[in-house]
Amino acid sequence: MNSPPLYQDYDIDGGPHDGGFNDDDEDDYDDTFANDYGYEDEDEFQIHTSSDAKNFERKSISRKENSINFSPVTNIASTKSSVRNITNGSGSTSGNDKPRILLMGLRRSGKSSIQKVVFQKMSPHDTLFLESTNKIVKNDISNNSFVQFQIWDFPGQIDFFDSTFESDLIFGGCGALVFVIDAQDNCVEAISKLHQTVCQAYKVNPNIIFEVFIHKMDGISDDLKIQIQQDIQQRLQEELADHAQDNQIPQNIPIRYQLTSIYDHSIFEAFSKVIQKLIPQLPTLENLLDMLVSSSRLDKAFLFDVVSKIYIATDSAPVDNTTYELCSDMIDVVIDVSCIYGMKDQNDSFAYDEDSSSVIKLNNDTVLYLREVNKYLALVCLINKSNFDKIGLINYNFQCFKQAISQVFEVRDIIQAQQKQKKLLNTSK
Ligand SMILES: Nc1nc2c(ncn2[C@@H]2O[C@H](COP(=O)(O)OP(=O)(O)OP(=O)(O)O)[C@@H](O)[C@H]2O)c(=O)[nH]1
Repeated sequence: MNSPPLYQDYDIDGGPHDGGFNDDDEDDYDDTFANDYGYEDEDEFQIHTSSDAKNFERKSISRKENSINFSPVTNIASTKSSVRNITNGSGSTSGNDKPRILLMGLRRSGKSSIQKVVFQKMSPHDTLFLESTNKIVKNDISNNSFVQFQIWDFPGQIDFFDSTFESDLIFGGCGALVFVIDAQDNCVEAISKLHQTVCQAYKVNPNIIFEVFIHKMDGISDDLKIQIQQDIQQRLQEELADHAQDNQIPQNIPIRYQLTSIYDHSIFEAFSKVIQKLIPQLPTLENLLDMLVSSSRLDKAFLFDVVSKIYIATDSAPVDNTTYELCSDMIDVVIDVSCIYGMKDQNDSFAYDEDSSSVIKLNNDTVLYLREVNKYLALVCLINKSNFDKIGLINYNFQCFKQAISQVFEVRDIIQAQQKQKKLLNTSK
């Protein structure tokens, strides 16, 4: 396998850096590097398929043989130990117990549509024909090693006081509860149900992450959107405050509100934020992205799950919707073009592989750059055109980043295997 060079092996020319190459250090080699990779003459839009990437890797290895001295982007040993700490401390989210996300809300609020559009790639328009859900529908989402969870889609009308409703079982092992409110409908009933749901769930499991999707926001003006959100937020806070003592729950349960619609990117962004809270390795991933961004002079970097287009981590700079949409759309473009031109043979089921990469130059001096991280994940970055000239630097740092991500996976696999063994031992006793 043509793996990137292990960066611990390299000495640092001229003393240690704070992670990866910095601009000042790489002037000399940069031009050579860029020439080597043949990037300086790229067209406005490039999709690199198998042969291009093979060239890239071959050259990368030959650079190693020429013993160029690189600085490490990150310290693998510290990554490993921090992941171990995080994973050990994460309770139910590690091991084989997949975190559970509950989708609740009134009838026709849009729960099944959200689930089908985000995770089953249903076209938003086809949701018009969805039938009402009349029992709990459980879906296993196993897109990649980080994003593994279950979604339970509940029927609209649940009666918490029904003897068949097993609160302990349902809320007990739940990671996040997403309550969907139809913003185009009268929200009073929905708020009352939300209040009831929060109280019931909190009593069973105070660790649940509560998320409210104020949904069907398409076609609503920006001013009205803010007004609707404030209204819902205020009413729920009032209800919680009024009944906190009776229900024996705190008034200030943290609840996040997100405005969503299946007709734009908002639903993917909202779900990304829910999933991120359930990924124990998130701080490590964010650190790695921060290091990559600062050492390669990127404007923004997202680590996307390619299948769902959920971003599982991003660097610490704030996310703005346009950037997220651009990066998310780029995945579609790459997959679509790869499906047409990038399949190695007819038996290939998925056009995305280790050779997938793409450069799209926009007319505002910004470059979108996509690289495959592993078979499920893609790094999509936004870079100023002037900094993209240093493509050699970016590519080298990317290889280090990729290596670090695979180390994170390794640690997780080891821990999972250990937990499995422990469970087996316990059951055989
Ligand atoms: N305008 C708009 N309509 C939506 C959106 N999301 C869902 N819908 C529509 O809302 C209707 C109800 O959607 P469902 O997903 O079946 O709702 P549900 O909450 O699962 O309904 P139950 O199964 O009865 O609980 C469908 O006609 C969808 O097309 C949205 O973001 N905007």
